[in-house]
Amino acid sequence: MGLPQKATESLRMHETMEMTPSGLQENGLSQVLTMVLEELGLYYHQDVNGIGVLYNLLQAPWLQSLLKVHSCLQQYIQQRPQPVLPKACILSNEVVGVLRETTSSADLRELKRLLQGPHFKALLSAHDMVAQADFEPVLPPLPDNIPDNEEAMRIVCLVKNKQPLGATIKRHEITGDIIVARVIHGGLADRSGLLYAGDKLVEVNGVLVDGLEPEQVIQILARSEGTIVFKLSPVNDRYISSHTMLYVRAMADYWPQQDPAIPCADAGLPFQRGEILQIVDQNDSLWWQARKASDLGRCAGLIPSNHLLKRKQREFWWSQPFMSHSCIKASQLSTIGEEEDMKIEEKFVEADEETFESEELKGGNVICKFFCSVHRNSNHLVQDIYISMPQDLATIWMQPQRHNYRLEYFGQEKEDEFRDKDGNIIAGFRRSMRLCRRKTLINHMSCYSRCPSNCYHTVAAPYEEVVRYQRRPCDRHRLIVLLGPSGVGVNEMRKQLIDLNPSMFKSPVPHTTRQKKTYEENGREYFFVSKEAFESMVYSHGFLEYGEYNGHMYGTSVEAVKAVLDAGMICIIDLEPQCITGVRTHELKPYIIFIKPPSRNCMRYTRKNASIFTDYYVNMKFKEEDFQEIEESAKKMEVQFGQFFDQVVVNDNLESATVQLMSILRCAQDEPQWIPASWICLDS
Ligand SMILES: Nc1ncnc2c1ncn2[C@@H]1O[C@H](COP(=O)(O)OP(=O)(O)OP(=O)(O)O)[C@@H](O)[C@H]1O
Repeated sequence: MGLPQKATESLRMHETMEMTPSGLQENGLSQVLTMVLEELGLYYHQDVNGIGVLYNLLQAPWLQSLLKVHSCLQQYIQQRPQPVLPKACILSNEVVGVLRETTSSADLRELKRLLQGPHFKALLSAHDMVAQADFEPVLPPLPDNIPDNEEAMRIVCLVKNKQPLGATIKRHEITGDIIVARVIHGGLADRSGLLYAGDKLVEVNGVLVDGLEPEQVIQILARSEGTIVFKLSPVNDRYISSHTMLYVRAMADYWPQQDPAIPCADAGLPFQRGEILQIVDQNDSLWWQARKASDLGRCAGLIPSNHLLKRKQREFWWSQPFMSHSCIKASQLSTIGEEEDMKIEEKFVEADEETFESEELKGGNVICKFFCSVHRNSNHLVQDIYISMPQDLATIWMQPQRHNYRLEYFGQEKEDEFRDKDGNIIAGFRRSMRLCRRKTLINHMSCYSRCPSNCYHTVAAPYEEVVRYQRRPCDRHRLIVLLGPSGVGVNEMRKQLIDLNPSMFKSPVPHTTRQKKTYEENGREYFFVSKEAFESMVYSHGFLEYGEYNGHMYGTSVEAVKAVLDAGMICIIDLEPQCITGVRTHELKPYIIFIKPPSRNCMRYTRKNASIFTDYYVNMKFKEEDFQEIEESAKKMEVQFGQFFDQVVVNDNLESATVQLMSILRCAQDEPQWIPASWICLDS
């Protein structure tokens, strides 16, 4: 006889049960089902007809249990818990009062403690709110004498918490009504969705505002505690903001508390140059609403619109004492006066005999001693001595100048060479090139002509639109630009990086018009080009930076930078800050790092054995004036160019600063960064 239909199904059921997670079998229902299956299993071996099986099945106590469980569950599902009392809190207080009077037993004491516990009280209070369906705030009753047009009124009740209301009011220029001037994005009023710019205030907390000054209304608001009730005449044409999110980099500082023109200083958002702002509202042509990208959780604040901030920049009124008109300066780089600020003083151009004798010269030692002895023996009668040495040594040329002596090195470069671990010469660290950068008044034509359409605007515009950019592995690396005041250690840090990983980091080979020396190779120390070829590169905007030193031209070409990038390496250059705008192009996508000096004490300590690189001396110890100059120069750079800095590294301890720089470089190349939106537009 074949297996009965039921038995087959029960077998199938059994398989299903076994495959259920063990956790299921722990609850009561699973146990009952297990019993069902066991029972059915008995019939499997019996020769019975279907009716017998069904009879036994329905009689079985386990099925009864199952049905009971089912009906209990059904009852539970239909039953919604109801509050037992409407006012449990009052009852609880009464019970506590009674308990106080009774002689206390341990049980009564415990009951009293439970009823007085804050959590229990909160639970009872929540219970009562549910019992009384007390979910809505109680609004004041509507006045009896409602005029005909009163349906246009809206009563708004806001619960005041520690946050500001997030709305400003003003007097309407024509009607004289007090109206909601603006609702701050993300603030309390905005989140309520009940107040709109343009709504006319009729009453605040029952006080008629007609005839009051806006300041008096503010005082009423400030005094009120708990809830604030506004009676408003709603604006007819409510402006629906599209809330287009726009991110910008602030190119200037802004301090609302110092701005007499801001409609509400407390609602202003202070920001500093370089900070990324999210513009959330541009409806007002003068005052936008923005948040800082670093703090998007906060409600927005007022900032001057692009147009207004430009006007303010022109007016200068809000500048900080130290930063006087710094923002305007940044936009007028081509004026000689501004360049004066950033020019490095040439303190040692002229020096007297004592100075020469006291300086310790390394590398040029022999030559200098020789020079000094000539100088002394000649008893100051020497008019003009020219000492020519073999080309790979040094040459000194001396000339009396107003009782002082001028010293120039022509052949010092060999000692300044920087070699990698394998002894290969690394370009970009040569003395002439560095002195040229320092001495030459940078020709800003190079900067502006490299990006004629947008450079000036980028500098002059108070906000620069930015987007998040993530470099793809197949893209070129971003150009790394280090800048800082002379002597802070820009070259030292650049060297450290290349030393750490010469196959990854490289500086471009500069161009020069000077004669190649016997030990030099074209394309290794420099690209040696004719004056005409150099000038032609200048006119075709081929240089990121160029200048003149000792009658020769030196420059860092765009092509040399691209050659490093095209080789898949990370190109590191150090640049005079005046040239930043020229380097900020979509093809180079530079990441700009400012190397900042540490505190004066830290500089004294860390630079104890270091030597400064000056125009006329090699290996000269840092003096107090040098530290002061580094500090002052750094401050000026931050003020004038801080908006372009992607990162700032304080060069205190060389090792830790280099490690920090390394990790910044990794982030710059591999993690999303804010870059000018125009760089992406041009890419696509
Ligand atoms: N963190 C540091 N601790 C100690 N010495 C340092 C540190 N950073 C730099 N130096 C030393 O300070 C001196 C000046 O550094 P460096 O030549 O790199 O200056 P720079 O910023 O490139 O300026 P310049 O281009 O005018 O030479 C060097 O002798 C360098 O070794």
